[in-house]
Amino acid sequence: MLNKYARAFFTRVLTPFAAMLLRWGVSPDAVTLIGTAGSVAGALVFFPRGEFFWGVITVTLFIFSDLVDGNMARQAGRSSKWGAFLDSTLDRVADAAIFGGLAMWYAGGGDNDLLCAVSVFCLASGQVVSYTKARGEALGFPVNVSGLVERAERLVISLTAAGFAGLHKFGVPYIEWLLPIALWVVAAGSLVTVAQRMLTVRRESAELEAAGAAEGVK
Ligand SMILES: CCCCCCCC/C=C\CCCCCCCC(=O)OC[C@H](COP(=O)(O)O[C@@H]1[C@H](O)[C@H](OP(=O)(O)O)[C@@H](O)[C@H](O)[C@H]1O)OC(=O)CCCCCCC/C=C\CCCCCCCC
Ligand SMILES: Nc1ccn([C@@H]2O[C@H](COP(=O)(O)O)[C@@H](O)[C@H]2O)c(=O)n1
Ligand SMILES: [Mg+2]
Ligand SMILES: [Mg+2]
Repeated sequence: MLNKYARAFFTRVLTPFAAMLLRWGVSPDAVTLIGTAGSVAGALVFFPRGEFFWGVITVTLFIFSDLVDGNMARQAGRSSKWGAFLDSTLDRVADAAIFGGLAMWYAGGGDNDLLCAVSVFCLASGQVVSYTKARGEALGFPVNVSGLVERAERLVISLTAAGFAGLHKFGVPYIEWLLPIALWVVAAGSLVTVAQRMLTVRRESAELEAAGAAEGVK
């Protein structure tokens, strides 16, 4: 949903910035790489120590590069399959660092085995959500579904909650509970999304086979 509705807004806002980077001679690939490196560093330096506020500020600053790199490639007329591959592959790396960093906190100072497991589940199920689409498309299916919780939703829900939960360290009471709630929501939503995408590929596969069988009868 966010990908559909928020993308147009962010494209308008970020286009002048993307144009400026192109004028400075920065390449879309460099933005993809630096954005991922910054997101990974922000997540793995701050989250395992329970520094959620500064972690979210850092990750958010860098993760917006994911909306800038494609914008730059399109403005420059340099969209490429390599760029699409690099962008999607490094998305998985950044996501792993974000939910891995949260899992490390709950395995350590946060001392909560259940929430550690929920964070790991968010990490794994998010990767599976993306894999279902990539594998389905590689097999030639349209995979005509986005599902309940795409990457943008997973990140906005988790990072917003983590950012506010981080205010607990500045003395705001009870707010730390936002993060566990968000993790449960993302975990459940990702599970639903995996099911939605798998059922779509199953239906598309059956439709293709039925169409093939009908073709054979003629
Ligand atoms: C006082 C503070 C209040 C804060 C309120 C926060 C409100 C939220 C603020 C910002 C909203 C940001 C919305 C961003 C919406 C982005 C929409 C979008 O286009 O997302 C997609 C895009 C790139 O997509 P791609 O096509 O490149 O990626 C594909 C995707 O990965 C697919 O994955 P799948 O869905 O299948 O799992 C892959 O299949 C495919 O391969 C791949 O190509 O961008 C992103 O995904 C990046 C999203 C950026 C999200 C930014 C998160 C920041 C959110 C909140 C920070 C809030 C900070 C709050 C601090 C509070 C402190 C008190
Ligand atoms: N280094 C890059 C990154 C992206 N692209 C192209 O942009 C598309 C993704 O657009 P986003 O707005 O979601 O970032 C991607 O499919 C590529 O076509 C690129 O060429 N090089
Ligand atoms: Mg991108
Ligand atoms: Mg991306």
